[in-house]
Amino acid sequence: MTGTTPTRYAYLGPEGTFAESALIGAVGPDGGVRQPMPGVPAALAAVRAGDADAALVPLENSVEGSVPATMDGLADGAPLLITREVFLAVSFVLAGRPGTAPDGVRSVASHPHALAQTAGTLARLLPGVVPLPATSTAEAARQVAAGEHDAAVCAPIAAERYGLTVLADDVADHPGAVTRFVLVAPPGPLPAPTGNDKTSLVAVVGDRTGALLDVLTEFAVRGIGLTRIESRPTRERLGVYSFSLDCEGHVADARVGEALSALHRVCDGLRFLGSYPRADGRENKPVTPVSTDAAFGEAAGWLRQVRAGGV
Ligand SMILES: O=C(O)C(=O)C[C@]1(C(=O)O)C=C[C@@H](O)C=C1
Repeated sequence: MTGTTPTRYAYLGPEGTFAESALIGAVGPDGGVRQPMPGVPAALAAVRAGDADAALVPLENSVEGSVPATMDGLADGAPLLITREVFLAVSFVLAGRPGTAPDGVRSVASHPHALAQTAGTLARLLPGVVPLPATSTAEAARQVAAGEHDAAVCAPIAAERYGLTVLADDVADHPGAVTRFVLVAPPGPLPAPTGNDKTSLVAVVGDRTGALLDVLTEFAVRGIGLTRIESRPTRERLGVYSFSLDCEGHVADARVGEALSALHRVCDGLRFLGSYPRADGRENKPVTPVSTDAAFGEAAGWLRQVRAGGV
């Protein structure tokens, strides 16, 4: 965007979601215009339609795993690029309208991911309570404030934002959970390599023996580590899967570029989802001497020479 036009960021709303906290953490409280959306598909659609410049969406959680709406939303439809990853520690409170007695809580609403991360604690604190899915933790808090449910599992900031009282703090079954969000934008210039980057892909493998091994081999032989791999149904028919994966390195790195072009040959489909700085506080594994850009460059020079009749 140009100097005077603020960047429009779509995110999973309403105000008070973890997605909003992650966005504020990433771009600052005054970093552009925040556009709350009713769901991940709507946030991605806003970017595809040009109604937002970027969207911040949850991709995976350290306890509950991947967020299918984001995985599938990036794998299908017009291509989008991940330009950044953002990590946020998530902790949940149980919140109700002022005056609610904890033993009077019969229904608890939240985002399915949040309900899953607190299921054990809720069963212990509120035996027999009915968990109800909401489009986000903050939407659940808003619904409780509106009298639709008795309590919500949400961020402390959402309880405050919707005038709720905290009935129980830290209701997560596994303390220390972290959610990984990604900032996605329309196709355009890639973030410059930093030396500590990740690349995300979706690979559709054929229905043949060893197809996944072929994919993994292209990374292994070039000394590229994977940081995540999981399968999703392609939704064509039972038995056809795509693999969503993140690897170490930037597509501008010779070893990653070569691996991707090899995957383009061996996979039935390959979608590049972006190369962006690694932000989980960890360093990529050192590149082995035979997989550096210099080693690939030297080998390409040698091949040119051989093809020209040299030895
Ligand atoms: O509902 C929210 O507040 C969100 O930002 C979504 C979301 C998720 O999709 O996992 C993000 C973090 C928590 O793990 C729970 C919910």
